[in-house]
Amino acid sequence: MKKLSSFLKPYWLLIILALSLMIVELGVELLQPLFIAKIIDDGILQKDLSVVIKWGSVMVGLSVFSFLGGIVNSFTASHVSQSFGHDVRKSLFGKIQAFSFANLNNIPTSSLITRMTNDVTQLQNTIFMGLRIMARAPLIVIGGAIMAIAVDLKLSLVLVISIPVLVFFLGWVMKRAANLFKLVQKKLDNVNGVMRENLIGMRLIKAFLRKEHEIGRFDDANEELKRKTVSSLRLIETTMPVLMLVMNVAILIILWLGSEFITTGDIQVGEVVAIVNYATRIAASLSVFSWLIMVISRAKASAERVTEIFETPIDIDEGKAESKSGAVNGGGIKFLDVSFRYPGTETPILKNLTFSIDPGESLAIIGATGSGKTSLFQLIPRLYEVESGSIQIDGQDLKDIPLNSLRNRIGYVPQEALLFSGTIKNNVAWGKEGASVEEIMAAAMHAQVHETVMKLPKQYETQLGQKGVNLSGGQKQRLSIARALVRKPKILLLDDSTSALDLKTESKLLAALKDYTCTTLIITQKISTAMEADKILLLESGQVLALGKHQDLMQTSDLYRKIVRSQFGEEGISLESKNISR
Ligand SMILES: Nc1ncnc2c1ncn2[C@@H]1O[C@H](COP(=O)(O)OP(=O)(O)OP(=O)(O)O)[C@@H](O)[C@H]1O
Repeated sequence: MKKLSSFLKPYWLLIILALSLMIVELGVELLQPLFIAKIIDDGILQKDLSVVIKWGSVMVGLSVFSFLGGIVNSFTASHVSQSFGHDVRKSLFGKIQAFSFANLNNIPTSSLITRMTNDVTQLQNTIFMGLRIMARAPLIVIGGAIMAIAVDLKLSLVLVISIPVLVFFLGWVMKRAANLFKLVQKKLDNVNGVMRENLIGMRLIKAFLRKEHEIGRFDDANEELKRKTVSSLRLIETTMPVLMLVMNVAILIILWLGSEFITTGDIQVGEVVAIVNYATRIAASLSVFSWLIMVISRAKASAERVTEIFETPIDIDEGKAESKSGAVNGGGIKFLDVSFRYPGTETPILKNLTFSIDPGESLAIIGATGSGKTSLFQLIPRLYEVESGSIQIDGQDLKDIPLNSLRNRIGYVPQEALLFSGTIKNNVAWGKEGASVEEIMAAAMHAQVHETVMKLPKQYETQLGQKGVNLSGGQKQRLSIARALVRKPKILLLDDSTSALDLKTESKLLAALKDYTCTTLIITQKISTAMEADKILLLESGQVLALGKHQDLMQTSDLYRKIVRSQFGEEGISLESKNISR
């Protein structure tokens, strides 16, 4: 919460201005009953028109002043609340960008979206209301009670007793409602989650005719949201009748006691009218409380959810920024007894991996699905931390290299070719800040996508839809490779990134990669691709089963031979054997 309030600091002068203007409005409102009492007691009852005109004019003058103050207050409140929302969203976005995958695993994407949008909007609206009208209700209650006491203490005792009872009751309701609204926001996360999955998987849903099923899933989430919201609102709606009942009884008692005191001459008619007037204003303000409780409880729940993001510790430290030697030069990689498991899980994914790749060398990684190939890749740019052992690049432990300089030298092409909406040019240039047109084209040529792009009507200026929806799988893969190559990486990680390419294009691409003086790690299922690499690593259940050149593995590894046989058949094996014996 402290972090959230710090977002208001830059606007403290405007906040003071808005609150002062609100107090002016309030002061005018609280003075009105006194003027009315004066007009009744000294003007109407004494038949003195000049008193009526005098206090009437004062009332009108102050009302105009208060009206102008209200307008300026409104402008200021909008500016402060909108700026607050803007700053919080910006800061949240920055924090989420810094999240590690372990952090992201803990808070679902849909919840992050709800927190950045709906939760921040709730806070923004609460601040606007707070500066514009929210504080009015409690201040009218307190101010009204003080003014009533100033008019007559005996008659105001009714208010002095009933108000604290109601405040206690409201506090209890607010606490309960905040917890309920936290659940409501969670249900909203679920609705957003189903919605998001549906929009992403629309093609699949249509192809599998799962529309009805998905509508049902959405209905369930939507129904849950409605149910939780209604039960939260019900609690709040019960407050209004309780408040009104207590206050109306209080007003009746004031009227009854007031008439008694007038007959005994203890109080004047105007004073009773003033106290009743204050009591009615207090009752009206208390009725606003049920609405206020809803706004504040929701804001409290939202504030907790937003604060949770700000307070989430980033579990990958940014590396030793001061380390002078912390740069990637050659790109040689050493895995030394590396073990790894995903945070919060029991099963070890990688077990005691030890191998090395010299600068500029290429290593193909093959292995069954789920054997840990992608997990191994993710350790190199430190998307996850090793559990034990260490990874060295150019002889330095990864943790001694500042994260930025490490990632700057890595070109990572993930399994799923993810592109962004925008032009092809921008998508390739995304890999390197300020890449020139020549650099973009060179990268595209090496990635074997230049010719395809040149055939498009707008060539590099062609707009891609969301996630590159208007491209084929192979085109997307090659553009993602171009995006990695434009960085001129020292380490290139290709995670099954050539799976959608035909053999001819793939072999041209692999040949073109030789122009880049970088260490290349390539995950592949194809032996033909693996054979192009300097070394092949066969991974099995997170362990190195075999490592060496194709010919070595053909001799030493049964599993490797089996894979080759499954892809090339017996003929392929015998051809290989002849090649080796020659
Ligand atoms: N974020 C995650 N949290 C927990 N476990 C995970 C996570 N990602 C992957 N795993 C598990 O780690 C294991 C290895 O997954 P990984 O993606 O590294 O395999 P892979 O060899 O690349 O498989 P494939 O060839 O199918 O891509 C799998 O058993 C998988 O269930």
